[in-house]
Amino acid sequence: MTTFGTRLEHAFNTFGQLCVGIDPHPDVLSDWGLPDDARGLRECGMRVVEASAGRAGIVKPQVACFERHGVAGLQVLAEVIAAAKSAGLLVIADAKRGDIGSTMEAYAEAWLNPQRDFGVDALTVSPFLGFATLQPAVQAAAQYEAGLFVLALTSNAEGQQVQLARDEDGQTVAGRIVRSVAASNAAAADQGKMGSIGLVVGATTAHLAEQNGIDLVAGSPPLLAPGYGAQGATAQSIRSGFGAAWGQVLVNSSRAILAAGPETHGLVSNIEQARTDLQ
Ligand SMILES: O=c1ccn([C@@H]2O[C@H](COP(=O)(O)O)[C@@H](O)[C@H]2O)c(=O)[nH]1
Repeated sequence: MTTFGTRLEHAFNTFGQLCVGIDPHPDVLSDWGLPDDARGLRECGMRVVEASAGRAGIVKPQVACFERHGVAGLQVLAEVIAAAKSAGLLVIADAKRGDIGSTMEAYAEAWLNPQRDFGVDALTVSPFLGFATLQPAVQAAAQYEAGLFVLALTSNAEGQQVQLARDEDGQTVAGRIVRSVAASNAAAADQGKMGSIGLVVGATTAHLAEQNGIDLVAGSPPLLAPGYGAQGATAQSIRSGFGAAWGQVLVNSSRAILAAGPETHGLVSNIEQARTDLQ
């Protein structure tokens, strides 16, 4: 095994900077002619995995879409994660977990230990209970050679009220999170490698980083950027929004790819188009 940062760099070099979102919303299932139940979830998830394998390096299941179906949905999530891993895809679970340290330890074990049902390559986490509460997850990421993506500057406009709030020193909340992540990646950055502790920075909001004096390059964190396609960001706006940090960016697209419908050729065509646009 190698660190998550190294595996991600390899995926970038092989397949480019696209992450295919697996978001089986009720509308998607209905458009695909599938039932809004565990069978529909499985069919949708497996088709996205099949279309992504060998064409994209990374997939991101949205955990909420599976959780919505209770135990049966979570069973399907475990199956989709296993299928994606077997197909050679890196899997990022978008669960946005965050809690006090002792509970965070349990979340980290559930999502980052590869022996567990939901063991994935990386997990999205929330630092809004204090960055230090994520320490057990940072430790688990090192132990299991997994990664984290820490919410910093999310793609939704409402996030800015919290994330761009300034403290008495004039520092933004997002800026403090970004600096804490850079410090967590110091060892990898010293070796010129991509870190395993990343950030979530919206494709729609990336331009706000530079405007607010937030340095996304320091520490070489991978930057998970949702917001491409369905939320309005374009390949051009993302490149210009991230500027010098573009090489670290993993662009997620969920609904825009799934809009192809259930046929493999349509999904493949949308994945390849997104890859080309992002080159
Ligand atoms: O800031 C964030 C963090 C996570 N997301 C998630 O990404 C996908 C986006 O889906 P699209 O259909 O491509 O808009 C979805 O799972 C969100 O929960 C985000 O959008 N913004």
